Amino acid sequence: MNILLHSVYIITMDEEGPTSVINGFVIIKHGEFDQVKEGKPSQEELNNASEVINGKGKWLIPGLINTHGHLGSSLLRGAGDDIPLMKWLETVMWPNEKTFTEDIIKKAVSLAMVEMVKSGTTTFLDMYHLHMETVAQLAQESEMRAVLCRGMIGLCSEKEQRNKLSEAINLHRDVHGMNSGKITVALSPHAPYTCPPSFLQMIIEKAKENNIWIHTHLSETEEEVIKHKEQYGLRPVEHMERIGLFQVPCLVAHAVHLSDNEITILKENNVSVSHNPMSNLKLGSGIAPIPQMISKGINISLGTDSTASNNNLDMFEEVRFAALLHKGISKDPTITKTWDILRMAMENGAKALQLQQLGKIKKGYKADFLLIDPNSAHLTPWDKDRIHSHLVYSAKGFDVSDVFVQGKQLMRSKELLFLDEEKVIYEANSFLHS
Ligand SMILES: CSC[C@H]1O[C@@H](n2cnc3c(O)ncnc32)[C@H](O)[C@@H]1O
Ligand SMILES: [Zn+2]
Repeated sequence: MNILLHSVYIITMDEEGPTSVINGFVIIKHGEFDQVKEGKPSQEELNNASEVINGKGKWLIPGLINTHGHLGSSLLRGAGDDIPLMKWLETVMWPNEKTFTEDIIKKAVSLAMVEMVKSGTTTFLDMYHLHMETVAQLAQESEMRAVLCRGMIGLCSEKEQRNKLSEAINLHRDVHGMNSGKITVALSPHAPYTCPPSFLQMIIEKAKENNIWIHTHLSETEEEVIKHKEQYGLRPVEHMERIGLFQVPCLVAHAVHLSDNEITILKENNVSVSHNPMSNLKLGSGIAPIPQMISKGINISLGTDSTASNNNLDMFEEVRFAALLHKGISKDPTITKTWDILRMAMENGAKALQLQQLGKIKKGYKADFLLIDPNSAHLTPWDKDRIHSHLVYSAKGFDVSDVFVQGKQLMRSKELLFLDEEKVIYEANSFLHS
């Protein structure tokens, strides 16, 4: 397949400023951008294409990358508001999750996928502990790019810990690289407060042995930090460094409560952070020191967390919250930059998920991209100078009209091509009404 998509404004995200917006066309070969060109295609280029698409003046942007979520709990949207993290986990999430069957997971994951594709997410990370092989199957059918992690809670016997770790390694053995490399697998200890050091060390050893990277929740609440210091005499990030977690490539979710020394540790160990501003606000967990981490050069990506703590998976909202939040609490509108925030949902997300050649519109990069229809009052007026601003401060998931992953079209004019939106929504609703 050799796709030519013309008459678009291409927001390449290759370098800062309006010069990286091109009024032109792209040619996609073997799931990658082969040409990103200004102007109109030649007759020869048109003749060589197996499919020609008219972009009708829309914006072509890199697909959004959601670096932290729990798809399996999507049906718990709205199940428990106004509760802090630990109480929420202990009284809402864990009791409900104990009752989840494979059928419920399928409905939840399909619902999340519909919501994500419709709002422009092309890549997601899923940390969950139930039926991850089934999730891999659904990810393959959806044609989305996915990083799957069998989440591990170690508050159990050593035998059970070993079983969970075996399941996680088997998931890697069975599905890593599936669907032309669109599905990859990482290891996920849930958090330091649910995984004792001996279990974490087991996981780290396996990660090294099998060359797998690690994703975990870390330093999400003040309570977590206080209790961790009481129990181990060290703050969580300091302790994780001591036990060797950062000796393997690592992405940590939240990183809200950090000392200066811990920020330095994250930087020195090349750890990426998944910033989840909406979940952190809803659970009252606090506000991550993102400007301080950016100034140290830490790679910051964005995540939604689950619909049970967000309560939606629209990455445009996450982008806007990330852009506004730090200006507000610092009383300094210069503290974060439009460009840096937008890149968090694109190139930085790819880096956080250890995915190469992803997050820009550029020759040799994977053809994961969206078309945005700018013909809405809230995106008007626009020109090349204002597109990045509109994408951060004004755009919504609803503005996405077309979605492509690795050159394959997943949504055309708002119609999903690999997911049955109506059926998925009907079945997800039956969870409450049957
Ligand atoms: C065993 S992996 C999945 C596990 O994590 C729970 N979870 C969802 N959101 C959060 C969060 O923000 N912090 C900690 N744990 C979270 C989810 O409900 C599953 O039990
Ligand atoms: Zn989470």
